[in-house]
Parts: sequence; structure tokens; C-alpha cells
Amino acid sequence: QYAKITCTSRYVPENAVSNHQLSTMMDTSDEWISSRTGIQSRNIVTNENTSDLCVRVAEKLLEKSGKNAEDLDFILVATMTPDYGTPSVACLVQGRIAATQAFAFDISAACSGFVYALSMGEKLIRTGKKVGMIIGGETLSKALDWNDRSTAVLFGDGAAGVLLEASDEEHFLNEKLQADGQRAKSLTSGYIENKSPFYTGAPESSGYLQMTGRDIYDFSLNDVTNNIREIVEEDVDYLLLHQANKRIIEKISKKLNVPREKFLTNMEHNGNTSAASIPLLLDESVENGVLQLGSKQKLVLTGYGGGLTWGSILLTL
Ligand SMILES: O=C(O)C1CCN(c2ccc(-c3cc(CO)ccc3Cl)cn2)CC1
Repeated sequence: QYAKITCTSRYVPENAVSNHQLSTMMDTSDEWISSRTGIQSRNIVTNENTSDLCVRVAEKLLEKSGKNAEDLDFILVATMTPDYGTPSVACLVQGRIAATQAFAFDISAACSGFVYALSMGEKLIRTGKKVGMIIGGETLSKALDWNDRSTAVLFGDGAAGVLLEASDEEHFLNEKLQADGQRAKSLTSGYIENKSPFYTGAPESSGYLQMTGRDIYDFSLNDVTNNIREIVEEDVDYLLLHQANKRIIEKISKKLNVPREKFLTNMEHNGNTSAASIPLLLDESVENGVLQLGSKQKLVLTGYGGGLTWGSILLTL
């Protein structure tokens, strides 16, 4: 049996924060942010954690699909901002929706997390599982140094996901998942200090999200473009890349010589939501009719970011 995406949903916190609002909090401007990143606003939690956002997505997937929570065989959550080290966000979601038959775990692959998790979910279906949930969810706002204008203006909170079900039609056509731990320090977040009385080592990083923007930019232009080139086929309808930066997407479309209008974008109103960015874009595009489940539209989903990790999946809806 094959795997098929049968439902999509999303949830973002209602607190929308505009570039202008940020310009009253730190030394930045709407002009700088929107011209350099394409971001105009982002949603920031005021009293929710990552599990709360993911529970809303899970509840909407059940409601939209008519599935019962007990039907679920597994729940995978891709996140770099979990509520706890343990229990996983996936287990918190499993408990809140009472999906008592589902096993559940988180996947840590930063902005490639959703693509990694979708690939793993597809293998679970191909080896016999019937129904699973794949959710990307983040509350990056808790990982940011809100005095560092170079990162605080880039990221947003949100969650979105899909239902994956067994099908006799083949929808997952190709994939290539990659990593490079030798460039791990280019993007770090959430370092946990050891405070035991026996520990003599010095903390090697702050807990805040830190990135060497230039290195990540170059990585995205080079390694990621090569990865997509290996996966893309002539008649791809749309490419849904991790929504990190509008200029990067424009540069990748030029390097690939693939028309810019095939690259869907929504960073304008979400900011960079790491593992949530691709499923947010997928659900918004289904809701606005650009994409239709069951239409056989051919998509490439590409994540890239911390780890370093990157990866693409070629699939039909
Ligand atoms: O000066 C400028 O133009 C600045 C230069 C620095 N910028 C960056 C740099 C890197 C990223 C980024 C982040 C991730 C992690 O999700 C993945 C992929 C990318 Cl390309 C996003 N923005 C903002 C505009």
C-alpha cells in the first residue's frame, strides 16, 4: 500500500505583530524587514505553548476528516521548540485528543522537520499502518533574544499538519533527505546548561536562537538548490519551500530556471515558522483553491535549516 495526504489544517495564535509594532520595540523598520525578508507581520503567542497550537491542528484534522482519534495509528510532531524535553509534544497531543491507539514522538530537524516527518510517516504507512498525523508546530517566540533585532524580526509562531492514509495509488514519487552536522553551529537554539555540582564545563552557547545569517543564506542557495534540482521533474506544478526569506526563494527559482510563480509563499503574514512553515503554506493553498487534494497536482516540498538539515519530497495530491 501507498501513502496519501487526505486532509490538511492549520492554527496560528491570534496575536498578529506587524513590522511597525516591532519598530516601536527595537531599532528596526517596516521598510528594512519587508524589503530584506518579505515579512510584513507574524503571529506571536501570549498564553499558548507549542502543544496547544498542535492540539488545535489535530482537532481540526479530526473534525475536517470525520476520523475518530482512536483510528489514529501514529502522531509525529516536528518541532524545535517543544514544551518539554519530555514528554514529547506528540504525546501531549495524543493525550489531549485521546488517540489511545497511537504511538507518538517528536522529530527534531529544525526547518526541515516537516519534510523529515512526512517522509517517516510515509514509510510507516508503506509498512502497514493505516492512518497517521504529521504536524509541524513551533513557538519560536520563546527561543528568541527579543533584544537582538537581527533574529527577533524574522520568526513567528504557528502549527499546521496533514492526515496521511493508506491508499492503493502511488503519491510519493521521490525524496532526498540530507544533513551536515559539521555546519551545526551555523544555527543553534535552546542550549541546555548542565548545572550539576559535578559539572565543570562552561556553557557553550546561550539558550537563544543564534544564526550566522550569511552561512545559512549561502547554504540555502547552494546545497538546497542542488537538492531540489535532483528531485524536480519537468511538469512540477508548485514548489513549497520552507518560508525563511523571500529573496532566497527568488534566487533559488532563478538558479533552477523554474518560473517564480511556481514557488508559493506566505512569509508575508507568518514570518519564518520553522517546521510549521511548509504545512501552513500547504493548508492555506488548499483553502484558497490553488491546491486541491486528489487533483494529482505535482508538488515539491523542501525544508532547509538548523542541523544543518535539508530535504525534498516529490509528491502528487
Ligand atoms: O541583511 C539581510 O538581508 C538579512 C540577512 C539575514 N537574513 C536571513 C538569513 C538566513 C535566513 C534563513 C533562516 C533559516 C532558518 O529557518 C533557513 C534559511 C534561511 Cl535563508 C533568513 N534570513 C535576513 C535578511
